[in-house]
Amino acid sequence: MPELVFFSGTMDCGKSTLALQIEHNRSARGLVGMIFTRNDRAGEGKLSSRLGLVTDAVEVADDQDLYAYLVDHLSQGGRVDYVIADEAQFLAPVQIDQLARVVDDLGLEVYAFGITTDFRSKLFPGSQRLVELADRIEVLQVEALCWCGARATHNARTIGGEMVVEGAQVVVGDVDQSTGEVGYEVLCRRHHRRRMTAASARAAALSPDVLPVSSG
Ligand SMILES: Nc1ncnc2c1ncn2[C@@H]1O[C@H](COP(=O)(O)OP(=O)(O)O)[C@@H](O)[C@H]1O
Ligand SMILES: Cc1cn([C@H]2C[C@H](O)[C@@H](COP(=O)(O)O)O2)c(=O)[nH]c1=O
Repeated sequence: MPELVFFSGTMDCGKSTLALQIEHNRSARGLVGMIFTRNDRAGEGKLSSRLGLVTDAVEVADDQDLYAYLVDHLSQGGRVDYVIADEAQFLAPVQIDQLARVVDDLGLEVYAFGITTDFRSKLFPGSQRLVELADRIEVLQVEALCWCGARATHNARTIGGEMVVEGAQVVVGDVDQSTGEVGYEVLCRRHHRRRMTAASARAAALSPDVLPVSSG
């Protein structure tokens, strides 16, 4: 039975890499995938991994009907054996419903990849709908780590290394952004709650306030 599978995790945990591996393994056996994405860092119509691999994809528009798009494609003689949707957190809930319909009515396997929560640890609407509808939710096996060594479960937005909690839900960006620009850092829940990034932990460790008081 075809399934709607949601591969979820923090930023930088290997989701796009896995999407590209699934695509590679299936196309190596002659299967044809339809690859959707939205707002990939590499630019419009791209699905890219930090390991340097990239492939072309269909850039999903705000009000695009993904089910209708596939039906059109198939009725014009196109072939599709499976569907990949990367950056699925950016899809609208109705587009996730359309992907579920692709599974149920077209009999195609759909692999969706995305982060579950935003920088405030609130569900993205698209991810919420995936949690509600997916046949299976898979958490990626490669653990992204917080600076403290614990498993990273949350995404922090940073400016100059400092965590911020105000701003738009969607701001395309990357981890390891040490400049003043908006960047992201993955943290464990404890340090996300305390708003403690690697930079602020380093600064706190160097602060005279926390140095041991000399008795001499
Ligand atoms: N230089 C590197 N050497 C080995 N692995 C790397 C390197 N850079 C990134 N990675 C791996 O790639 C992962 C990020 O993959 P990517 O698919 O871009 O993540 P996601 O789509 O989840 O944001 C990292 O967690 C790490 O495992
Ligand atoms: C936490 C968070 C992230 N984003 C953006 C930043 C990146 O462009 C993508 C995630 O991509 P990845 O391949 O999983 O690293 O999402 C955002 O817009 N808002 C957020 O709160």
